Amino acid sequence: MARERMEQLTKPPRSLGFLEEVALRLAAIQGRVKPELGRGAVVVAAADHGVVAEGVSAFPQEVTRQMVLNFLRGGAAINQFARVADCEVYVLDAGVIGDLPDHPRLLKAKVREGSANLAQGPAMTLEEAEKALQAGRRAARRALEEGATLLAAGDMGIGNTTAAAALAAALLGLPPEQVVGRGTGVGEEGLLRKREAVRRALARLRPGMGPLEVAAEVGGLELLAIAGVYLEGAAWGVPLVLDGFPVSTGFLLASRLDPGVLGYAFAGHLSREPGHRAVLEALGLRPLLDLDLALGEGTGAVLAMPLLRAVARILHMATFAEAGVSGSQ
Ligand SMILES: Cc1cc2ncn([C@H]3O[C@H](COP(=O)(O)O)[C@@H](O)[C@H]3O)c2cc1C
Ligand SMILES: O=C(O)c1cccnc1
Repeated sequence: MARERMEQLTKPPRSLGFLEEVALRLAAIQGRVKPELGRGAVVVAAADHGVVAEGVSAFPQEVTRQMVLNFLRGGAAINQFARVADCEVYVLDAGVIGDLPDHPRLLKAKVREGSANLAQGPAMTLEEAEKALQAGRRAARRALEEGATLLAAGDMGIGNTTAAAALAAALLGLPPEQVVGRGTGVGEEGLLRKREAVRRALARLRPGMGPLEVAAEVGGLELLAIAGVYLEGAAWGVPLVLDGFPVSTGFLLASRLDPGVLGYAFAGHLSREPGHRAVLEALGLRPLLDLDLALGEGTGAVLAMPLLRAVARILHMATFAEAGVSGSQ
């Protein structure tokens, strides 16, 4: 019915391009011809990474915890964008090193103080991976119970573009060169160290390992939590908005655990991180925005929320008959 209405709206056929497809998907997800999107929520999942010992980030490890404090005070990019996007920011501690204060929007679910170094051995146990996944599910449930109608995940974890590269390479069967990028801005040598760390992690994988086992091996407590956020969001039937490379890789993991999540997903943007394109292509998702962002935190996803709200309004336009406008000859 939404498709039929789309053909009768007061505009030349297909003049809203890709947005028409997005509008129809929103209608399908909500099961109504005229979709409605209200408030959004972003769950910024944070954790530390033992792989920083390999010299894979341009920034020191303590920035993870410091940025979590910044999120709670409202000083980060995600806070500023969320304000204009009518989006609530929740922060999930899935494995940050160090103590964090109590805060109404901080969900404390520290599985362990950072993952182990994925270049040297398993990043975490299967049990820890399961716990991080469940922490993400709980965080999403909280956001949805509090009224979110659009759900995104964000990431914070110094070293996580290395973990995401390892996970994306493992799940997609790609070589490190195709998924490793500069992250926070490492130089040529840092890039080589990242590739080597990923190569060593991939060398430990064995045929027949399931997606959760692979994720435990190559790591990222917040990547597991992000997968959990999206699994829960899909179970609630809300549109899911993806962010950049780490977040989309977490979603890729979710899609391997339950392919049903794919029907709810929208790619908020295309990141500058090279592996992001490979992940979105594998997911069959076209990004809404392409702005050369390479930040994470959920910023690209939250920027796409107002656009998605506008897209939902397309099906509220008048038809030619309703408006008394002449159709094509
Ligand atoms: C101040 C600051 C704020 C950030 N917000 C997100 N990230 C992003 O950068 C990190 C990943 O890059 P890499 O793998 O190179 O460490 C993650 O924490 C990610 O969320 C940040 C990074 C920094 C430095
Ligand atoms: O693609 C992203 O979201 C990204 C890129 C660089 C660093 N952190 C995140």
